Amino acid sequence: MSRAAERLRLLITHLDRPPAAIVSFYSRLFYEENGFLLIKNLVSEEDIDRFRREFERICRQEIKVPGLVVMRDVAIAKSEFVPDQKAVSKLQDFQEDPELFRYCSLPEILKYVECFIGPNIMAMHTMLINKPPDAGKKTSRHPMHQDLHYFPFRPADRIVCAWTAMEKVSRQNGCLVVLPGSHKGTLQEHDYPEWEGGVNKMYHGVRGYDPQHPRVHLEMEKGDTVFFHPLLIHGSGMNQTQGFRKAISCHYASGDCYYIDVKGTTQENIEKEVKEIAARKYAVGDEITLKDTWAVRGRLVQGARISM
Ligand SMILES: CCCCCCCCCC(=O)SCCNC(=O)CCNC(=O)[C@H](O)C(C)(C)COP(=O)(O)OP(=O)(O)OC[C@H]1O[C@@H](n2cnc3c(N)ncnc32)[C@H](O)[C@@H]1OP(=O)(O)O
Ligand SMILES: Nc1ncnc2c1ncn2[C@@H]1O[C@H](COP(=O)(O)OP(=O)(O)OP(=O)(O)O)[C@@H](O)[C@H]1O
Ligand SMILES: O=C(O)CCC(=O)C(=O)O
Ligand SMILES: [Fe+2]
Ligand SMILES: [Mg+2]
Repeated sequence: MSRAAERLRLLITHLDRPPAAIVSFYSRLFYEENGFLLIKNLVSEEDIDRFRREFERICRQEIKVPGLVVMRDVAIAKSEFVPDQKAVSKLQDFQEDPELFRYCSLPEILKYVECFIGPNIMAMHTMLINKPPDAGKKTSRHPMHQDLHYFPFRPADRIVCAWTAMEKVSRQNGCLVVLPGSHKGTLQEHDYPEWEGGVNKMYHGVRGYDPQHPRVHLEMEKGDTVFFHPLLIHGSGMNQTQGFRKAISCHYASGDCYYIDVKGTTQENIEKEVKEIAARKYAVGDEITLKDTWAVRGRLVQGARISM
């Protein structure tokens, strides 16, 4: 941290009731310098319990949600499906589930999102992550990556992720791991890591990741929320417990972001995979673009949808 930020932090910790403006200024400065900001106890227990119940209903196949992707861990991908949360490692694209999508419109979340990306807010990508107990092959890990690798829109500074712990997350059950300040770099090349036990579909990692790089483990309590920049290098460790570690997240982009063509960039490899899956799933041909796959998923949650 810079000296200015460190002195502000000391000031705040020494004041009995620090002025809100100073706390806000410090928080924003912390985000600029580190690429993330952790806010404790932001989402209520009641809301999280509702998201959990809805997740369980989806796993039991009591409801069907249009567009929802239900992912299984690669370690059990080829075994028989049982309608239980034990078979689900992640839900993606729950924008058509009103109960889960409430998360993306929570005023306490949007208040922060607006500070980072402005008043026009699109929810672009939604996930509920149910990190399973590791089956012994370390496939529960998420390799170190930058989320921007998946996004064909810009500018990066007008994108932010909100990630809320749905229960206590610790080093034991595979909390987020971040490389502070890495968001100041550029988008790096991503590939599948060469992991012996296998790796989940589309879990690309930054190429040539140096395990010696200083990292921070974000241990969090239920309801704590971290906001992070799409260039921040982050991942999550192995789940060494018997529980399913749950988190809910949304990636937001400003309504006036613009799409880019990823042809000739490091993102070509992910575009190819997304197109292959889209083609299989929706029986569409090569005419579908990466941009289309995002434009149909994006939902306006505040302000105006200008160019997204
Ligand atoms: C668009 C990406 C958005 C990401 C944006 C934000 C940053 C987020 C960073 C990430 O989270 S990156 C990871 C994101 N992951 C994905 O988006 C993967 C989405 N998952 C899927 O689309 C499906 O789960 C998948 C296509 C992989 C499988 O779904 P299916 O309903 O087709 O499953 P099915 O059981 O029929 O299995 C089909 C094949 O996939 C295989 N499979 C299933 N789950 C797998 C898995 N987890 N890993 C690897 N392979 C898997 C399965 O073994 C089988 O192989 P075979 O064809 O050889 O028989
Ligand atoms: N070769 C690699 N490429 C990309 N990411 C990696 C690689 N090796 C490890 N990681 C990631 O680094 C992060 C830390 O995981 P790892 O399991 O090594 O340690 P940990 O569980 O955080 O630490 P510990 O086990 O010591 O408590 C995870 O996000 C993991 O997926
Ligand atoms: O393990 C997690 O919850 C984080 C996963 C992640 O970084 C992602 O899906 O982009
Ligand atoms: Fe990520
Ligand atoms: Mg570990």
